[in-house]
Amino acid sequence: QHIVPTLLVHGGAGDVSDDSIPYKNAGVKLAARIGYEALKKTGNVVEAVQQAVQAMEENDQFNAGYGGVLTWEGNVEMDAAIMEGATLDAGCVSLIRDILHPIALARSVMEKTRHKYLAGDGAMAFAIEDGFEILPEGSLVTERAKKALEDYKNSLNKTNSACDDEEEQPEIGDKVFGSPGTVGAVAIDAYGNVAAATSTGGITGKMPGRIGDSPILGGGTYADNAAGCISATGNGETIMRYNVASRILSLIEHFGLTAQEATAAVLEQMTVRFNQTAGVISIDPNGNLGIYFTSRRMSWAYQRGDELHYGIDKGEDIVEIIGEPRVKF
Ligand SMILES: NC(=O)C[C@H](N)C(=O)O
Repeated sequence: QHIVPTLLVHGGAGDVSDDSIPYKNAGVKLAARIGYEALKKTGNVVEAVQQAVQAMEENDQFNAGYGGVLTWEGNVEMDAAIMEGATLDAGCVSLIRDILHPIALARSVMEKTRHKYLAGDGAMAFAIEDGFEILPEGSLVTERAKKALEDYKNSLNKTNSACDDEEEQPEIGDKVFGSPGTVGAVAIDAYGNVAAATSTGGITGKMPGRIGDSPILGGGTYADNAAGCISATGNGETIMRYNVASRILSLIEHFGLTAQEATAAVLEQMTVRFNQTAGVISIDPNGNLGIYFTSRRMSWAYQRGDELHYGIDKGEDIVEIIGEPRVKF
């Protein structure tokens, strides 16, 4: 089967407010275009997913890099992972502070260390050694993120409950958790090489030191040329325990499901089992795309040739033609 190179991104699953829809749509469309251009220019799926994610890390509309949500103490503490499907090579980072592009640091871990996962002080020391710019403390904190933390704390005071009972926790992205916006990208080239990348600030009001699913291989991120590539978003505590990425890829690899069928099946099962929603983007080895979410909304976009598709509500698929309009004879 002929595979058409594709770059697909998401900008977070959850209860995106109506007024932020235009900004989310603009952000994911730009990221898909930047990633696709990188794929065309370099032919490298890893570079493509990194570039796409970086475009969203520097956009304050998303919960990654600048604009990441805050810990209980008011800091941005980030996780990211990148994975290459041809070699199963990967780089993961956690507890990253004051760096605009944690996904670039994850790539450096993959390519420049003999390890696959660095966290905390050691990861920050490696970042400095590798020449990353360490921003002045608090540079990534936005007013919106501060307000989300304040709302979260107020809502806990009101209900006088720290929501220890998992069943009681509201869907991630509900008002108390701030705006959704973990970001991710997956890509495939004409030869079936795939890659995945995910970057996040986690969840509003998290304990310092908390790590979500995004940097967990087989949880929120995975890529294998034999099975496909995945980036997930939603409640990390749930996604990591359900091994969402590896379950989806095993349905594709061993049971012959398409990316969409496998993604939908696993997310529906997860949502029933845990009463928590999530969203996933995926590509199977034949180049079929999976875009599915059990949350109310998830912003996504992909470019394939000159077609740019995007959406945020269920069933939505808007298409724009990129570049010169095609002339019909
Ligand atoms: N909004 C998200 O997708 C959060 C992310 N999955 C985490 O739990 O860290």
